[in-house]
Amino acid sequence: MLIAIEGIDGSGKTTLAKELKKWLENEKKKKVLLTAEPFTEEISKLIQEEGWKDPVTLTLLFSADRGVHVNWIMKQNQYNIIITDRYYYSTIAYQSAMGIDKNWIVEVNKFFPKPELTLLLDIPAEIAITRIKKDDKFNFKEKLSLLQKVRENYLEIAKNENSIKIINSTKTFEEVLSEAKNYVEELIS
Ligand SMILES: Nc1ncnc2c1ncn2[C@@H]1O[C@H](COP(=O)(O)OP(=O)(O)O)[C@@H](O)[C@H]1O
Ligand SMILES: Cc1cn([C@H]2C[C@H](O)[C@@H](COP(=O)(O)OP(=O)(O)O)O2)c(=O)[nH]c1=O
Repeated sequence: MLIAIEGIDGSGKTTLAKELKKWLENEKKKKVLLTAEPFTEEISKLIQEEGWKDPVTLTLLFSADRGVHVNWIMKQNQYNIIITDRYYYSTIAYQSAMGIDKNWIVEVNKFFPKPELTLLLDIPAEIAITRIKKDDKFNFKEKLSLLQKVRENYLEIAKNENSIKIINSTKTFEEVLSEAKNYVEELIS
């Protein structure tokens, strides 16, 4: 079972993913694999070096990285649940905010398995930015207007996709976690 966590930078994805894993292992006795995108060191390096200057290359690099990631996930047979911190909705939301045609991004990513559940942490970019650490390794400089557009794109995608559940991430982390647990509980019970 594949669960994706999505949202703009600083929305709380990494924190939530870790806590969900702990809860699923300790309370629900599940074997959980926690993973994240971008996945491969080699492609992350290319993204840092040149991809971010060019949204077409960036789309292809993130999607190629996903191909490697999915092939790796397919071999991890010992787990009941796989939680990924970012998945193809990131490419759709971010790279279309950079001007790339959404349908083309969907087409490039259509071979990858669809998550049974996607938790979308929704938060205004102004608030998320105050939570982001300074060590941004991707040179995006956390541009406010870009993240605002990315947030809108995520909400637009969620409108047409029932498996994406929106969680208001301006709430306390306890509230966010509790809502997330409810959605996961529905899925596994
Ligand atoms: N609901 C919340 N309220 C306040 N701060 C939060 C909340 N969720 C996460 N944080 C904090 O915000 C920062 C960014 O969270 P992180 O999980 O790294 O986000 P992301 O992985 O989406 O970039 C961290 O310092 C984290 O402790
Ligand atoms: C996976 C993915 C990430 N990104 C961006 C989002 C982030 O700004 C950056 C790095 O992702 P990540 O390390 O997950 O950043 P954060 O933890 O701050 O959310 O790459 C894309 O633009 N497209 C994608 O397909």
